[in-house]
Formats: sequence, C-alpha cells, structure tokens
Amino acid sequence: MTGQRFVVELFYDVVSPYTYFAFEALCRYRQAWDMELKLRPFLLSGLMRESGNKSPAVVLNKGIYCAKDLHRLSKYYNIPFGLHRDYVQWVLSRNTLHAQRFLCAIDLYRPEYLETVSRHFFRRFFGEQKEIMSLECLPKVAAAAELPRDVVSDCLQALDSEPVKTLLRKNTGEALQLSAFGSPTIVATINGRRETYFGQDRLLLLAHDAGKPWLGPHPDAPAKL
Ligand SMILES: N[C@@H](CCC(=O)N[C@@H](CS)C(=O)NCC(=O)O)C(=O)O
Repeated sequence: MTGQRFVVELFYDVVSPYTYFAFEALCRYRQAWDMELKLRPFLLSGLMRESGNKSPAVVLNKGIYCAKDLHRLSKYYNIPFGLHRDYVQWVLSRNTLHAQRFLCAIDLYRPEYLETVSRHFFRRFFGEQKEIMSLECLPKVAAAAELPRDVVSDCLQALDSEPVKTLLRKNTGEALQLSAFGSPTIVATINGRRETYFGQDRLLLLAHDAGKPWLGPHPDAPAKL
C-alpha cells in the first residue's frame, strides 16, 4: 500500500441480512485496519433489476441454506439475529425505498448519524423481526437511534426531495458501474484502484489484498491464550 488513507466503501441496503454482518464487521475493523469507512446506502431491488439478478429468496434450497448459514454467522459475530416468518414474503413483495431514502437524507444533512441509524434498521429487522418497509417505521427507528427530533422531521420531509432521490440513484448507479449485483458490495481502494468484493465472506480476501490482518470477528478483543 502507498501512504494514502485506506478507504473502504460499503454499498448496502438494510433489507439484506448478510449485509448486517458485513456492516458490523467493517465498523469493528476501523481501528485494526486504520480505515476510513464510507457508508453508501443504495437500493438493492433497483440494483437487482438493473443487473438482471434475482433475490436468493426465490430459490427454495438457497433459502433453506441461507437460513442456516445466517444463524452460524450470528454466533460467529455474536450478533443477535432472526428472520420473521414472513421475511421472504416481505422482501419479495415490498422494497426498502423509504428506509434507503431516509438513510440518504441523513447522509446529506446529518452524516454523523448515518452509522447509528443504519444499525437500528438492521436491529429492528433482524434483531426484533419487525418490518422496515413502511413509512411509519422510520420515526421508530430514528427514536431508537436517539436522533434529535428536528433532524428526524427534516429528514422525513426531505424523503421525496430531488437531492435525496439523486443520492440514492447515484449510489445505486455507481455500484452497478462497479459490477455490483447484490448486497453487501464492498469497494476497497488498494494501491489507487477501486476493487469490488461481494459478501461479508470476502472480507478476509479483501484484507489479504490490502495487506491488512484478518483477526476474526472480534478484532479488538484480546487474543485468547
Ligand atoms: N456469500 C455472501 C452472500 C451475500 C448474499 O447472498 N446477499 C444477498 C442479499 S442478502 C444478495 O444480494 N444476493 C445476490 C446474489 O447472491 O446473487 C455473504 O457471505 O455475504
């Protein structure tokens, strides 16, 4: 690596369970990798459509496998996790446009809250198994994230505004240009080049390519002797 700051961008949609683990893992690795982590909310349903991909939820055996895989990951990362019994129906019939626009509004107007609000969408959906697709859930997520009231109302009012729509389109379009087809899409700038990785399970490969250590799910925990 050259002397430049190590930058990693996470293109993400809070509908994606694998992305929850990637998000928390990257947040945990900020210090160990001396990394600037840029959160880039995008719309997975739009990306899937534009890239010609389909949700893994439409293949029954993949769905069965993923349910097991995600529970293993929950133990590995020590992150409480579950899927609502209607999860598949929810993700196939609704999208996260409101949630992802809300995150873009926060990124535009109060970016210091983007990480915590993103985390509370994930926690609500996968920790509490409550839906995150409605407009009504936005103030609840914001309250759980302790967002100041004026920020909540400003961001809610901005949901249909051009700057917010433009940012969501920009992030989704940029991911598409980087050959993305799913979430999490992780883009690391290594020796001046932006390299694209798909999946939380590629973090160890990203670490290898960037010359950073992969220290498992808890990089800050003291090593067990
Ligand atoms: N192996 C990946 C799986 C990630 C994954 O399946 N993501 C879903 C959304 S939850 C997706 O976008 N899938 C697109 C695809 O598999 O083509 C990981 O460990 O993160």
